[in-house]
Amino acid sequence: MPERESTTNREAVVSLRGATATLGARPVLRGVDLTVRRGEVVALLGANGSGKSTAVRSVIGQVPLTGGTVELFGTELRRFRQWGRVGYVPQRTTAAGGVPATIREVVASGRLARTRLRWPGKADRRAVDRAIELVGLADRAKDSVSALSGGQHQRVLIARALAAEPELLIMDEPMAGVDLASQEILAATLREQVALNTSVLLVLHELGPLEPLIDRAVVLRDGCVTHDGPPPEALGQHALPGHDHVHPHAAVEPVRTGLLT
Ligand SMILES: Nc1ncnc2c1ncn2[C@@H]1O[C@H](COP(=O)(O)OP(=O)(O)OP(=O)(O)O)[C@@H](O)[C@H]1O
Repeated sequence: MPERESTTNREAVVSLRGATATLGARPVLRGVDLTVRRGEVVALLGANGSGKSTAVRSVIGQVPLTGGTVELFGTELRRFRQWGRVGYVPQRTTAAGGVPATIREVVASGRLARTRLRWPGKADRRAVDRAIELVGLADRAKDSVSALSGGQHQRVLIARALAAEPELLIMDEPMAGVDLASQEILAATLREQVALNTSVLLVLHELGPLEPLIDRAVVLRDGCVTHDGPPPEALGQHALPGHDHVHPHAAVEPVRTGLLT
């Protein structure tokens, strides 16, 4: 794969600075800096409870910060209104939600941030069709979402986020509980978005099949950033808390990456 142009000089689409947040009585973010630049794919890694979901939820305003700042596309979060530029796929939800709806209806709801109060036009319908096609559900568009597997649900939620043709895609554990076939489709979908220069922030437990797409990894531990840089190769399939990495060429002691422990 040809190397993509360096993103280091591009403008930040997500900028979290010195973010602190408390859930209940517990400090969950303790001074987090997190930047995603235009066209960059950033993986947010870390053990269970390290604050990954809280960090991305604070980026979209679902968790209020007690300190620090968030900017989206260079605009302070509380002044930011252009939500059509942001696609968000939350962690472990279903697309059904007890409401009888077809795949197309759920995906089309993701377009609303773009259409606002006007009647959807041709371009809107095309964007919805394309999103459904991208996740491999074109032949099932009229099926009810209640009949789908976990992996298919996840694909619908991703299509819903893509229907707005977002410039920034934020996904919280997109591969969790997803069957292998759906994982491959999701990886291909993401590859396509990356080729379109979409910026991506992914919460991941392990890099897995998405590893080749990732430009940078930010690792959280107890609400603090312990690593911000290239995803070390060793983390590939093994980005699990407490994993000891033995470098294949190291003759002596196993190398403890210390990134996730
Ligand atoms: N609503 C809440 N009230 C109180 N504590 C919470 C709440 N939501 C999360 N927490 C706690 O905040 C900490 C960070 O949670 P968060 O979901 O951000 O971590 P995470 O790194 O995404 O973990 P996981 O990989 O398990 O999803 C955890 O200890 C969690 O138990």
